[in-house]
Amino acid sequence: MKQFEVNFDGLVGPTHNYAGLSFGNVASLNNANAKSSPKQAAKQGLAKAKALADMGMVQGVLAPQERPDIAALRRLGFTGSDARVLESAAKQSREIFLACCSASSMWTANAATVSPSADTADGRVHFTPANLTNKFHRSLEPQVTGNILRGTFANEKHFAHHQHLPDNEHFGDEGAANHTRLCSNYGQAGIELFVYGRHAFDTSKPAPKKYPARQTLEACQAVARLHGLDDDGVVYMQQNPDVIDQGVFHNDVIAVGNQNVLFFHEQAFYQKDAGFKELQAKFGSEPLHFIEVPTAEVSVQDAVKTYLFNTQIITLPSGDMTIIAPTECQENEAVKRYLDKLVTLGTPIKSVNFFDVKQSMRNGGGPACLRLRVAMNDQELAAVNQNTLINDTQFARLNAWVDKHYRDELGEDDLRDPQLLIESRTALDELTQILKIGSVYPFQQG
Ligand SMILES: NCCC[C@H](NC(=O)CCC(=O)O)C(=O)O
Repeated sequence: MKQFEVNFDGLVGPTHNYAGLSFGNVASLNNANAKSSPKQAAKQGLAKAKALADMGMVQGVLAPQERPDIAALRRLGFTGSDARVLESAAKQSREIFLACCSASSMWTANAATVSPSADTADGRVHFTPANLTNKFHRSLEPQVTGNILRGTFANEKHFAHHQHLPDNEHFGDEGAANHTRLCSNYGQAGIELFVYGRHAFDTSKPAPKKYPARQTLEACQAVARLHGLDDDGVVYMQQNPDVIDQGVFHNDVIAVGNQNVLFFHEQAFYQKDAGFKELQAKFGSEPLHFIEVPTAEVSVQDAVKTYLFNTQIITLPSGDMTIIAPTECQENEAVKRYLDKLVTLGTPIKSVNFFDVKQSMRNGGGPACLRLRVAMNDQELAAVNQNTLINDTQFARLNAWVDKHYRDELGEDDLRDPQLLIESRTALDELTQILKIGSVYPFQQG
């Protein structure tokens, strides 16, 4: 049986914008109110997905959410026609309005936690959408995310879909951004590393002081239970609270893994020695590559600024690993120096590829945020909705779809324009036909 790691990148939606919504996410706060370019953002995303497909990787896409979220605004008491809902929300409560316009579903690393069939008790691939409770704008995502995942992985024999965890800070769950799977081979049972920011029930345990810890240990444990993971295949580690306070709002801003490699910053984890010992013991006799980047070579600030660790490490068909990094890493002297050295260290990582994903970086998301990893065997891959996979035809269709529907530039005032809502819904309706994922959006459900 063949095995793959398939990366599902989030398509950027037609109302891509910067609202400065994520307290604790430095880039998001710094770029509030800047004008965005939905067309360029969507094309940057598609170009990255296509480049990975051209490297021989299996690459898919996940549909974006409908924004502005009229249904959420109605739930909050705004009434009348859609145009009236937009107008009164924008006028009466700018913050609520902007949150309901957020582009944040493009970061599919936060869409869900995924456990491949080799790790689960019933031999199916398990998905739990992240509840994203810590940020109001993100908490609007899980329901539609679940619909999109069901439309993309539409086969009960191979895929199990769970409801997101209870919407409460005790079970704050940010999905795959805090979850790393280590394995010798994608198709063999691996070790699932869950990283949390705080304990929900035991407040005597360390926690960040300035910025929020979005993920709890209790949420990680619930997901592991739902997915039927064996205790011998799971490790929980705490994120260093001090780096959360320096802007590391998800673990994937400071660590990334692939197969037998864990690449991380010296300050990433709390009590790392014990955690790594457990990882190695559960992994077995084959040694893991723990690639630690010292603070003396790359500061936490530089890591956050350049997203050195929000890179993708992928295994190419040749068996070598390469890093997919944002161009910001090339432009920072210390980070560039480190990457030049890294490929000579004799680890499985042999090369670095740089991509321009600035439209995502400005909201605090690098290449790794843009993708949800799903390890599958060939039978499972055949059961995936094939229209969601990128090949030359689908790439061309999606690019043409963006050209037809997306605006070149978007500012805050445009978001309340009822014409933009009509344009976006027309675009998304057409997208569900291109991807054949069914009626996933509230506006399609009448
Ligand atoms: N994995 C990357 C997630 C980035 C995301 N940014 C945002 O939601 C910012 C949106 C804005 O500011 O408009 C977040 O912080 O959860």
